[in-house]
Amino acid sequence: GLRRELMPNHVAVIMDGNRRWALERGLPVEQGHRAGGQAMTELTRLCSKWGVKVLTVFAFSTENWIRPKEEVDFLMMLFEEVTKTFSEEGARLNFRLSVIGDKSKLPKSLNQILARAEQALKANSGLHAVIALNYSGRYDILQVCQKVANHVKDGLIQPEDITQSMFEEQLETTGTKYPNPDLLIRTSGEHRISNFMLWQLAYTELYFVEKMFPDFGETDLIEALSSFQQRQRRYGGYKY
Ligand SMILES: CC(C)CCOP(=O)(O)OP(=O)(O)O
Ligand SMILES: [Mg+2]
Repeated sequence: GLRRELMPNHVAVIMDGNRRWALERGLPVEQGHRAGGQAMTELTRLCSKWGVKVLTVFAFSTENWIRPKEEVDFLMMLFEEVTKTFSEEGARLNFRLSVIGDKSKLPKSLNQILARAEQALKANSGLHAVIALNYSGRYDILQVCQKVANHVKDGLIQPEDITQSMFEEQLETTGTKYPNPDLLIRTSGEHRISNFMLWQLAYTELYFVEKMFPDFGETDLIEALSSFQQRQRRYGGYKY
């Protein structure tokens, strides 16, 4: 059984397979994304129940813009709907919310809803949900490089002041108490990182499942958590 003291503090999820889930059932793609949205809302409840502190979900990558316009527009509308539900749920279950990614390309209405939800939940101390929207690991690392280069140019710091911890503090995940995921789950049988949090995933345990994301439920989460608890993380060293 699961041991509370071995729970991962930070779980990251690449929620993949919504479209295939719909196609397998002869449903429109939008139904797959809607089912994925429901699975995500349920996943935040489950992570809170099992004592996970931070849950980061990859909801839209910089590469997803190449999809048909109607699918992208639907997803943007769905993100507004899911954020509103999450915000009500979060008020009840003491959740926090952070959004990471390049928000400048998101619709204004979505940004307003996201900012309102982040603000409403800011003081909460329960599960911290992080939604990655128009995010990519390379974008995150590059935006830190630009900030740091400007600080050097302005004479505020010297190159030797650029340390791992100083760099890490300027990544978009810095707002969370546990910026580096302990466990990454990817659904739908793909074994790729897909330009998710590249710096933060350096020592993360990777866990892949065949199931499409809409079907990922409590038993699947428990299996992922128990797999994590059976692994021995050596961080380059060894115990025996
Ligand atoms: C936007 C993202 C969360 C959607 C994940 O599912 P997907 O549309 O990539 O599904 P497929 O991998 O089956 O195409
Ligand atoms: Mg996919």
